[in-house]
Parts: sequence; structure tokens; C-alpha cells
Amino acid sequence: MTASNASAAEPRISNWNLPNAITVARIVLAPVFMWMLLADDGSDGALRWWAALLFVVAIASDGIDGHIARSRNLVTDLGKILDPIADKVLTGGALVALSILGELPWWVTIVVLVREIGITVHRFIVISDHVVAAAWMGKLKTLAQAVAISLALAPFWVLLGDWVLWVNGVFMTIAVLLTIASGIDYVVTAVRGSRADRQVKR
Ligand SMILES: O=P(O)(O)OC[C@H](O)CO
Repeated sequence: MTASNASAAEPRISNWNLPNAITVARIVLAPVFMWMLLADDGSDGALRWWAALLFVVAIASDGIDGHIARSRNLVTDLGKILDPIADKVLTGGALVALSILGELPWWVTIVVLVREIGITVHRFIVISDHVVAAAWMGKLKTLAQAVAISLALAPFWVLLGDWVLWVNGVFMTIAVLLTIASGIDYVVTAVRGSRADRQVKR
């Protein structure tokens, strides 16, 4: 069933609801958190810890808005589109800031951004036909990115030693591999869908 068929059959849910407001707040928090991260001069690292905390709170709200939307029957097409964008603004902003700080190779950030922007562009291209909601692998990818970025942001290595950086590298590698795999998953699903469409039209 397409989004337009569904909305014709069901009562309309307002886009102005709590889950979507939380999603928008996540987008608004992204530049604030980036500023805190980049403004930290390293003297006592306090701003960096606050930036890491803000990121964790903001990315955790991803689970909260989804839960509220489903449990209160407030799922909207706008929310389905906006939620992944909010995640991407936050995680993409964090990766760009880490690369600017010289703590993450730029190629890692670019690979992730190409995948994230690619799926977003695809969502907008097909939006008049159907809404591409987040797939389970996309959700797992966002969770892996959230853990890897949180670890990369919080300067635990100052307290615990350089081995923490090695652990962070392992988590970041898993996140990048899942990012690529889930991107391929969307491409395969899209190609299969368009093939099936063509067969129906024949
Ligand atoms: O991989 P995407 O673009 O479907 O994004 C997944 C969302 O971030 C999950 O909340």
C-alpha cells in the first residue's frame, strides 16, 4: 500500500506532534554540540565532556521519539522522513567535527556521508510514490554509529590510557562496515522493487 492510499483510508495524524518536535529538537541540537566540540581548547576538556553528553542525550532521543510515535499512534510520513535526517545531521556533524579536529580520517567521514546523503536523496526521489522507512539494518547502523561516536567524543583515554583509542577504532570500524552494508541493502531493495513494478506493469 502506498502512503497516499494509506492516508486516504486512515484518520489524518497531525505533523505537529511530540515525536516530530523531539526529532526537530535533535536537528537544532546538532550545531550546538558541534560548536561545543570545536570550541573546546583542551585546557581542562570540560566543554568536550559536555559536548559528548549532549550528543548522547540527542542520539538517545532517536529511540524515544520512535517509541512515543508508535505507542501513541502518532506515526506520520513527515516523521518517517525527518527522523533519519535528524540522525544524519547529528552523526554527520559529529564525524565532520572529529575530522576537523584531526581525530578521524576524512575518508571515513566522506564514505559515511556519501551513503547517508545517497539514501536521503533516494527517499526524496521516490517520495511521490512511497515513503522509504528506516530498515532494520539502517537502525542497527545508526545504533553502531551512536556507540562509536559517543566513545570517540568522550575523552576516556585521558583517564584510562591510550588502549581506549584502540577500542574506539574497533567500534568505529564496525559502524563504518554496517553503514556500507545497510547502504547496499537499500540499493538491493530499491532495485528489486523497481523490477517487480516493471513486471506488474507489463
Ligand atoms: O539508514 P537510514 O537512512 O534508514 O537511517 C536509519 C535511522 O537513522 C534509524 O532511526
